[in-house]
Amino acid sequence: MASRKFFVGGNWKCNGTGEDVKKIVTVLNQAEVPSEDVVAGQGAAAAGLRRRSAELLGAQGRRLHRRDQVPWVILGHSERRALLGESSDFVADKVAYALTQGLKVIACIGETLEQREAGTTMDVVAAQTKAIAEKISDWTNIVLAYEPVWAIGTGKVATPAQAQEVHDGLRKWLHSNVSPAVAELTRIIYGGSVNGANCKELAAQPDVDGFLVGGASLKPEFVDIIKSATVKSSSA
Ligand SMILES: O=C(CO)COP(=O)(O)O
Repeated sequence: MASRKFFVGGNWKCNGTGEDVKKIVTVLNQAEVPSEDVVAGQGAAAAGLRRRSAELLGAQGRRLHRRDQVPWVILGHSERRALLGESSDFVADKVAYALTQGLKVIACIGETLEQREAGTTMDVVAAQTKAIAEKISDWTNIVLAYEPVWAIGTGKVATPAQAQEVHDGLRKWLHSNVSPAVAELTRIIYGGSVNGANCKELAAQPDVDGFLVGGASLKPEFVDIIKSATVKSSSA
């Protein structure tokens, strides 16, 4: 049984007001959540999530300076790849640089609908992962987030079987191309329209090690998503 600690990230992006952030932080701090890795945040928010279970997260690709003391950063999000033209190579450079600065990285990969329909999903995510693998040697501080572009903010979630298939493929890719240990230990989390209703079935998949949550991370149901970690402990 893999000993990967369940990881849940809340990617607030530019959504929500300061008031919304305060509310969700209060809800999270009052909730009885398992002591898994939980991180949430946005560029300017300095939300005081309880230290036991939470760390702050910088926004997508910003705040790469050590003095900001933001331990986690999301890199390679499809919105930046698409809107700002960030190539896999550029993303990989940022991942490598972030690690040298003592940051931990949630590295996002994922295929578009056209790529899925063309049957190239695994080729696409493998190429995105390869770009990163070529520029780093230590995977300890990396979480890989599989975020199919067609599922982000669309309400169309990957089925548990679709998510499992890609996560399993990525783990096999890491096994063959990086090392068996990295394949076994690296958390591969799923992102794309995760909510309180669909999280448990996804979390039950053997290679789904957590979530990266957009819209639902500003709502009280984020607590249910964090709690879906218990699916793992009860099946261990
Ligand atoms: O982009 C996402 C997380 O990084 C996913 O967003 P949604 O959960 O709103 O689909």
